[in-house]
Amino acid sequence: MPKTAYVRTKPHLNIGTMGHVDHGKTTLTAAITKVLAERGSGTYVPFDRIDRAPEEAARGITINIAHVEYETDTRHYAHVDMPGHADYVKNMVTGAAQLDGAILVVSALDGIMPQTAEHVLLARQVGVDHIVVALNKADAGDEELTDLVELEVRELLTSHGYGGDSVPVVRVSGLRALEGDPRWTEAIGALLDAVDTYVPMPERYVDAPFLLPVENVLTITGRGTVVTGAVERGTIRVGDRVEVLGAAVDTVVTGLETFGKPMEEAQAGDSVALLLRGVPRDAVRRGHIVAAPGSVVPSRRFSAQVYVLSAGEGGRTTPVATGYRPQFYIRTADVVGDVDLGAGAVARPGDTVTMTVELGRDVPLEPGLGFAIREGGRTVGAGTVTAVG
Ligand SMILES: Nc1nc2c(ncn2[C@@H]2O[C@H](COP(=O)(O)OP(=O)(O)OP(=O)(O)O)[C@@H](O)[C@H]2O)c(=O)[nH]1
Ligand SMILES: [Mg+2]
Repeated sequence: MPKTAYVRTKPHLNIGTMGHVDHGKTTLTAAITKVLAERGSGTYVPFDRIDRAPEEAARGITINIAHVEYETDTRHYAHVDMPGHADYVKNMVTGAAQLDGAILVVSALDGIMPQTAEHVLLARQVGVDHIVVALNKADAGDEELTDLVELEVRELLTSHGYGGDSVPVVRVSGLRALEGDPRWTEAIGALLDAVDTYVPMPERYVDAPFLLPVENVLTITGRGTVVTGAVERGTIRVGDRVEVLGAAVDTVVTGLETFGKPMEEAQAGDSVALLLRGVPRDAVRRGHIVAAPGSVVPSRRFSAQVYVLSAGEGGRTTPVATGYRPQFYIRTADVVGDVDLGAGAVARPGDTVTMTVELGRDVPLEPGLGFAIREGGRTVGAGTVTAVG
């Protein structure tokens, strides 16, 4: 049966749920799709279809990022549901790198927890400029305690430059909305209105050369290798030539889809799957970049301004010096790098410093690009590229 083509009728934005483990991100995501499906603008995606890897179902937590799509009256959204568990923060960084805005989910019962704060910091670093807060589990929370949690969240956002006083904070219950309780389905509507009005339509660089950071690679039997991700800039059509940086592959795009619907042209901001001609499955992986041929020259060396997280933020307890070799999370890539702070210089937890970095492999870099630094499974720094080479 031929699939219905994607028709671009509304502006498209990428949003997502982030926050501490078990605060209700996946439940809220399911509830949003259910409320909108009842309004006739989307398909209900139940909880167990969002948390769908067997390991995720068994553990009841989100490991990978999951994508769903829906529409409000004014916009089309791709929504990534990100994992909250500390072990999967690297997957959260990948998801956040493509967001135009985020829904920070905070349980009204628990308040700010370690990954609430870590996700806010990472979101800031990877360039998410707008956050809307969902104070979830408001069905079970005491009103006065919830007021305190709200104050605490606004302060956290302010401390990371989000203007916590003006950020919309909406009290919701994903669980009760899923059950169809009218009070809480209305609250989901209020949350979506807040997202529609508070997260502005970002500028899309559709005229720039095409670039897509690879988020996932899959094989479609009989058709070939497919890469997925959000288009960072430019446009792409079926038949266009591309190169895969990291894999040193030149190829042609033979198919283009968004959420299972074929499209003729994808543009900056779209969440897409590209079918690549004659590319073996294991030649491409997350972190590679699909780009217009010759449009980017990857490099290894860059200078950056870096904030070293304090111990209280989950960072290191001891300073770092030249020779330090952590992992750098840049777009969807995860690359080791050697840090040079200059002779004798050290960076203490809580310091902002300039450094040069020599990565273990070439990556497309440009001034202004944000990244996270991690070591032994925790985030220890966050920075911005200031110069390349
Ligand atoms: N009372 C109440 N419980 C909720 C609500 N939302 C979620 N829960 C419960 O909280 C637990 C965690 O919900 P999830 O949606 O899996 O949380 P999550 O944030 O996606 O978790 P990770 O993806 O693993 O980080 C489940 O037992 C839910 O039923 C709510 O609004 N009210
Ligand atoms: Mg989840």
